Amino acid sequence: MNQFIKIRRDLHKIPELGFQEFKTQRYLLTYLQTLPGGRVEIKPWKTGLFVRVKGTNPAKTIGYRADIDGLPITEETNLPFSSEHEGNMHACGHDFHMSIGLGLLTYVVENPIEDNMVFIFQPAEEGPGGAEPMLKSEEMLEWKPDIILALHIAPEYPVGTVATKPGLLFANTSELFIDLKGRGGHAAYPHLTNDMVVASCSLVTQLQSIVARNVDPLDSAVITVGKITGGTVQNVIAENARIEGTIRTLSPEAMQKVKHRIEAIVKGIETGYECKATIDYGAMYHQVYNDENLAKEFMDFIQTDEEMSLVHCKEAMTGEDFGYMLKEIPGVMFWLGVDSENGLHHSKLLPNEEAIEKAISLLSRYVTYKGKRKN
Ligand SMILES: CC(=O)N[C@@H](CCC[C@H](N)C(=O)O)C(=O)O
Repeated sequence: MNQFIKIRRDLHKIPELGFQEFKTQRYLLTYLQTLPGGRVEIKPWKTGLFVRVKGTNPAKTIGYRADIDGLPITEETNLPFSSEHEGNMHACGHDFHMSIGLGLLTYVVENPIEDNMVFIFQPAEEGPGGAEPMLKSEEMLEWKPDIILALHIAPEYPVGTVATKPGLLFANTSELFIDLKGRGGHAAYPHLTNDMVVASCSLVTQLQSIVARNVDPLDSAVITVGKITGGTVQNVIAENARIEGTIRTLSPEAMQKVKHRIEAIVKGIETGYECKATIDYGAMYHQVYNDENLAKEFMDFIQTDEEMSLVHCKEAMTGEDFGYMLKEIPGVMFWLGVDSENGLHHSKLLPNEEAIEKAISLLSRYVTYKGKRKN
């Protein structure tokens, strides 16, 4: 079996949530220690890592970022290397992102390129966000790349394809948590209570009108409520309810508008249901905006490549805190086809592992080309 497929499987067994990636960090460090020293330097950062591989004649530094956290999803793939961490799963492909990163890193150690490379193994992409604090860290200031690359697996594209575009690729995001507090009581005496189960259901329904009626139809937005909790038992009227969700927009202006409307609707719920509501926007991610020139150059490179095909894709409502890095460092993010019937964040996600070798090989060719002096 290919060494990096084995690494992916090892990492797949140990998914850890944001800023708890202790075993993952240890695994990465153990692997890095097997590489010949001399040109490899490591700086741990919280549960992540910065790794620099010195070039032979560096004029710049090329960055590669891999996110390393898993999701709170119970795996249902029945794979022999399924998650050993009950309730957590690498259901967003970060095991692929890491193994491809280690493959590329190994390549540049064994086949030195002229420029330096910095590998960023970043915690907490799924939340609360590791990219922004990592970007502001001393380690990053010291080793800041001049350009940066990252990929995300794409279940909907076949193996051997890369999809990207210049400019806007992923949405602005904001988490959304709303707590409702009313007066609970006996199920048989609703007139003496303010039922937060009823209030939360009404709130979720009213939120749907924002995208339908307040966002410019030529712009785009998503409000998804992924979780509702409330009440204690079947015959008690609920005193508390909580909804948890996420907002996605293609423009910062639409994000402002959506939040403004959420606040107005929540005020209406407070009045209508005689309750108290608090809104918490949690983590917010800046949109992923590919550098126009670098993206065009990368796309041209793939078009002349014999092993990979290029798809010119549209923007997606996915979020990625890599957007913060791209705000400060010109770079490109792209989708890597992995051909899985079940999509990202699904408990039966089954990405095709052949994509790992293909991505390592593509990125190795690209950084060799990019890291060479042009005379
Ligand atoms: C690539 C991907 O799936 N990213 C996540 C990022 C989530 C950010 C945050 N926790 C939120 O839900 O807003 C995504 O769900 O798009």
